[in-house]
Amino acid sequence: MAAHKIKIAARLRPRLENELDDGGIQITHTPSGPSCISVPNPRDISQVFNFPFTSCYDQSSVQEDIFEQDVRPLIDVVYSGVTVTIFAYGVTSSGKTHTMQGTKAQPGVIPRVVKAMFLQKDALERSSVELAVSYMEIYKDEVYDLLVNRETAPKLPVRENDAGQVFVANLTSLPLASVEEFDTIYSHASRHRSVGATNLNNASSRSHAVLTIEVTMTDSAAQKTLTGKINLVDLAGSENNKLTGNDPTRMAESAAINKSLSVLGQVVHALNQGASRIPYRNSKLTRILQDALGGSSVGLLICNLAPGTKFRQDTLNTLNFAVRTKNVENRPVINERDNRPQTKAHFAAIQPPPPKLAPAVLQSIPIHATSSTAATNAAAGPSRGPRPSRVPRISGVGTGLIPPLTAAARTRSRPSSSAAILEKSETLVQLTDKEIDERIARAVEAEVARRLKEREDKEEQMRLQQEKENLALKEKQAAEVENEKRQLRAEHRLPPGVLTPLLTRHRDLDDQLQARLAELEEKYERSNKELQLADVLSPASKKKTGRAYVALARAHSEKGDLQVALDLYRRAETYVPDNIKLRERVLEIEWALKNGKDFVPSPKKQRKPRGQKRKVAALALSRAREEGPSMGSAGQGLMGQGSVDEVEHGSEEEVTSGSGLALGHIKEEYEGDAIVLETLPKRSRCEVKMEY
Ligand SMILES: Nc1ncnc2c1ncn2[C@@H]1O[C@H](COP(=O)(O)OP(=O)(O)OP(=O)(O)O)[C@@H](O)[C@H]1O
Repeated sequence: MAAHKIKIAARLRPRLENELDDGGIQITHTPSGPSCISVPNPRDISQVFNFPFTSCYDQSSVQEDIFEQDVRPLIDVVYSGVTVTIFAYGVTSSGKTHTMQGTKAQPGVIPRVVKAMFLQKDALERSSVELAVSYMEIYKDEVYDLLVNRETAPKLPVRENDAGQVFVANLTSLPLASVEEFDTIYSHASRHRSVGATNLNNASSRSHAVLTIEVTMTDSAAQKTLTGKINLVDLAGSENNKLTGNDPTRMAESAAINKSLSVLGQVVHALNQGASRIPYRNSKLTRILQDALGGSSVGLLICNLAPGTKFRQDTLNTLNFAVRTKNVENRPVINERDNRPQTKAHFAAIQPPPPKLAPAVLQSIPIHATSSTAATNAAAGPSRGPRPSRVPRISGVGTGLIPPLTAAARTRSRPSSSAAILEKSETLVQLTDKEIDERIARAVEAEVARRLKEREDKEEQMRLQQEKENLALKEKQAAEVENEKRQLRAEHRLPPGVLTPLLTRHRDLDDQLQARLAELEEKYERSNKELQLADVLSPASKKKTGRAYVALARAHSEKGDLQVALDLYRRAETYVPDNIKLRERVLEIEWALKNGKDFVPSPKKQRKPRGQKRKVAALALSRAREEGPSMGSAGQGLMGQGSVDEVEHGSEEEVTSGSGLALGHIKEEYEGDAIVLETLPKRSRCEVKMEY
């Protein structure tokens, strides 16, 4: 929230007649920087205190200077709906009243402000602009209305509304139609102000006077009302009773003045310290000026200085107060009121509009627009926070000596739209209670519906926004992942051509593997087939079958047909898998085939004489028969020994035991040749010694 420090302007009045001025107070101006007031220490004139301020007016300055430089810019602020407070501070007879009120020849801030306010009003094209004035004094810590008969004027209470705004109850507020009208009112009211003669000032103010010009701007189209105010405060001067020579009455006044000014100093000090409690309530003056000191108004403090040597210490006190005050920050707000039909308070959904910050016009006025810190603002306490836009209208109740403006005069001052508002209110008066209730209910319903719709729209917007953000996030993440992948690929990419030999080799290996696999499959199928066949044969038949294959294989190998021989040897292996010699033969032929070498089979062993063999076999067989079923394996072994002849390739012959018994037939065709082997009718062990 934008904060504005109170602006300080220091004005040194000219030397008065019979006044001793040593010329010790000096004001220097620098073109680019701030002006500076130099004041010698009354106790040690060799010591000089310097006070830099942005606005310093020396003895030659005139009323117009201070108005044009420091006050006129604030008129725009008032018309933007902000409260402005200008107060003149200084020791008695330092020129506060002269500065604020002035004379007919040299009008001060107050008449110039009123004139400027009317000029501004005429320049505006708003539907309704109304000016009003109120004027009060704080005399011995009591508030009196200066627009009513002073003799019978009651003490007015200072109150605070729910929004924390301090106001003087029952204070008269008179509408102003023209500058002339104001002059009349003001001159009458000023006569009522408590003024008394002291040794230092023939017309010394014995009270603090607060004149307020309020401007109310109603925009009938927008149904809004802006209220700007300017408080023009002429403080009573601090007094040194030794110098003022006050009588008991003046002493009492002086005590009250000094006390209230002391509280003012305490408030400023507390604000500077960031105290949790600001002693606004310790005097009526500070309560009424609460809004100007750390509140929501824009402030200008005019420090009036007297050049006389007898005021030197008071001058220093005034300047020290100014230094402390210039650090006080206010938070101006726009006092705006919504004139649309208001909803009932119990509708929780309906919130009062937040206070608006002062407009850009505040930025343009030459006040200390410093960058206030949140910490400072927080420390300032809740009572100095922004105020709601509702501004209580100070009550106009009171019987003023000044007669109120005539109805005709008021009508003249109001534009036609104002009349339209009146007509509207009159129309409402003619409605029955039921009709009014219905209208209010409809308005409330419409308002609630509108706000609900607003909320829904807002939620929908937020949802869409969220979705959009989520989508964007996902896309971003996906893009990042893709990017990472791309980078990884780029990092691991091989130069072109590196893989070609590997792939070629791989293809060759693949071909070899395929061929080997086909071979193995074929072998497996064949072996499987052979094994199935072998399973049904008796061991003796297996041996015989094996021998038959061996014989065929041998025949082929002798012919040089190694592949066929190898195939036949393998088949023979199926029937006699444990035969090592057969295994060796297979390996030898495989090696020969693979390496393109010739295979020279080992010479066939000479067979024993046939008769002897048969004789042995017949002997063994007869012995087995004699032993019958009790014959052991040895007998069975004898029975089959030497009983299987090598089968000639392409022949079909009956395989018999040594005793001439038929052993059964197995017939298999091989490349057009057929071998027939017969199974034994009875299972018996038969050992066959095979030669290859
Ligand atoms: N700038 C000025 N030029 C000429 N005369 C001035 C100026 N300022 C003040 N004076 C005169 O000085 C005298 C005291 O001024 P004024 O009454 O304004 O003082 P004050 O601060 O209001 O005093 P008090 O606090 O007692 O009311 C008056 O006679 C006034 O005309």
